[in-house]
Amino acid sequence: MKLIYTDSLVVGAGLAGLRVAIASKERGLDTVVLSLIPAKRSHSAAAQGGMQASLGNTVKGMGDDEDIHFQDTVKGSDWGCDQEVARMFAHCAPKAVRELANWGVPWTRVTEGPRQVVVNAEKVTIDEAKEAHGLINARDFGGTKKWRTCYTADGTGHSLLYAVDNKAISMDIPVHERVEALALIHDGKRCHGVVARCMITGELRAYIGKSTTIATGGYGRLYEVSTNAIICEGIGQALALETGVAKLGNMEAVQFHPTAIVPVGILTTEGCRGDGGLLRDKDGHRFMPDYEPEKKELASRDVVSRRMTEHMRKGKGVDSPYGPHLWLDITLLGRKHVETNLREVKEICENFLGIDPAKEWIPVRPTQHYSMGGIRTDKTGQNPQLKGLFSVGEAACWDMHGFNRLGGNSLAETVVGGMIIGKYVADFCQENSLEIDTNLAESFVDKVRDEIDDLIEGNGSESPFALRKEMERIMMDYVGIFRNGPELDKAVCELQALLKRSRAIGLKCKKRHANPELVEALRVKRMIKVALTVACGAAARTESRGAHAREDFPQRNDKDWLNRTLSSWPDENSLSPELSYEQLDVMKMELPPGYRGYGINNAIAHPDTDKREQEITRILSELGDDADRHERQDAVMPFEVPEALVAKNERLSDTLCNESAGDKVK
Ligand SMILES: Cc1cc2nc3c(=O)[nH]c(=O)nc-3n(C[C@H](O)[C@H](O)[C@H](O)COP(=O)(O)OP(=O)(O)OC[C@H]3O[C@@H](n4cnc5c(N)ncnc54)[C@H](O)[C@@H]3O)c2cc1C
Repeated sequence: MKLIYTDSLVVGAGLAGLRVAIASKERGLDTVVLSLIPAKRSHSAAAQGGMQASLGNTVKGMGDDEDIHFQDTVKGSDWGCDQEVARMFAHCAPKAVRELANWGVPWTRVTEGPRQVVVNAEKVTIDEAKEAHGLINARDFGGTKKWRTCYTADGTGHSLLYAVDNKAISMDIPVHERVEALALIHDGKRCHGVVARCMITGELRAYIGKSTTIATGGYGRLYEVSTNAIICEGIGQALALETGVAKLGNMEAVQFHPTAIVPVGILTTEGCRGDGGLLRDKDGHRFMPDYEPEKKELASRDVVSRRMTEHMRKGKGVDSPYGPHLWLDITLLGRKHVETNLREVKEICENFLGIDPAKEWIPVRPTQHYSMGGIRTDKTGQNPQLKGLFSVGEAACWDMHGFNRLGGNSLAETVVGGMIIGKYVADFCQENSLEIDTNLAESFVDKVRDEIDDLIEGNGSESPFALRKEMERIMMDYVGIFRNGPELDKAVCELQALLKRSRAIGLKCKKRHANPELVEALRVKRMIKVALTVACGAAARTESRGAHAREDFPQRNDKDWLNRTLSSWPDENSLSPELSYEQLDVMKMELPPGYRGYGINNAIAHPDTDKREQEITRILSELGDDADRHERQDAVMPFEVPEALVAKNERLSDTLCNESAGDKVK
């Protein structure tokens, strides 16, 4: 057995994993990163539109601060998030953007003077302040009160990942590529590392770390059509689930993005609508203002995706051989804008649709896009059940997104979460020693070896590829944008039948080294379990919250469901996860549940909401009028971040705000 020891073991070389690795290495810790692919090809590179941080440099962002970013994030989450985590995040996001600039990210910058933009289908001129010239710019995104999404044209993920990976390379952080983690090594209380398989040679290795951080991204590829890269298969979540101890959080919270191209499902960024693009139906009618008069195309994603689906169900979709779709119109932005700020969208349209989006409308439909659920962690990123197990980025349920994440808050979560959690991981490694019984590691390696032997030498006959196709169809048909009891029950039954069949997979290709069929077999067995956590969580949650929309329970029900779903896998023979719930405490919230400002206003109130609102009023009045916004915030809901990140953010808008940003819009 090959044993590799390190201090900080990180599984995943996307933005989140690399940022944690950098934080570990900065403390002088021995650090190893595992990845299925070369780091720069991680899914983070696909992110287009940008990351949110309340810098307030552009005139349309003046007056922005952490308070507004926090409120937008909580409303976006439909009050499902951990508000302290949302606070930690909003506080640190400006620091992360500036750090990235320092590492070489070529953020799009403000140019002083007048410029024409499209707002609500009209061309308006905004006048950027002289003092803002050269500072980091921001664009509008859904569900936000200010223009807050910092960007590098529409290739933000690409520039971020290149800068962060280059930083990791400069620090000599080793990334073991084409290595797949297949099991966590643990003793029921403490995580010691992973069993991983080299996808080239087939060698099994035990990686032992003081800390093990899972940063393997989301589980979008459980669905037939997804904007996600093909490696976003939920294996990280399965690693935790299969321990039988570590729990996953809110797995039923799956986001559908409004504007993926039809039929292939490649994303066109929310930046298209943020920059002024419109949604039109088969008659060319701009329908979103009919449903959402306030935010229109820029309501949060869950709301826009549902409104689009409703509209298509009314027969307003455009017929196509691939089913109905709607149109995304960015022609009004003008060719120069499309070719500079949305150039990736332009190339996607040219290469995959054969159209010129500066002249023609883009066929779009809501498509699976983001996993709000993931490995449950506490505020420091550590799993509460397995000491030493951390998770970060899309793989985790930290939980700043609740039941719907805002556009631009995910790239931000990778680097902000990575920065914060990275420090806690480093603390953990410095405070704990490496202690493991090698027999334990060996027993986990043997278990994976037995599983592979069984697949190769056993007499099973099921095809992993066929099982996967069926799983993807079930998720697509029954666990989609709109959900209902009978269909969810059907999904659970059919997935359970698939899980049984997955125990009898037989391989045609018997090779133990590079063997795609073996890789698929090892993954699909795990993916079906993860799919069951999504379907079972959705079937049990008899309310609608954020992206989880039940046709048979259309109201958000704060009275009975203001909680987080936890899933664990009881034992190897189980056919379903065990569900339990973690209550969200209204009496500790800074922003008690209310109306989001978009979507349907029909929630069943929590009995503590009024009480908490009165308490907040009392706390603030006792504090008096002299208290600044930081003191007021601290009095209502204190939160902690690592010492190095405590400092208050400074903004140009703090000094310019008195000049009235609004006066600058002509
Ligand atoms: C098309 C698209 C556009 C987007 N645009 C935006 C945007 O503009 N703004 C925004 O905020 N968000 C955006 N997002 C979301 C955002 O890009 C992702 O949520 C984020 O990049 C995820 O980063 P991550 O580091 O958590 O995981 P990833 O970047 O997915 O990295 C996962 C890593 O884990 C490794 N891995 C996986 N499984 C294993 C295993 N078993 N063993 C070893 N290694 C493993 C992979 O090799 C990879 O290195 C977009 C998403 C999509 C799909």
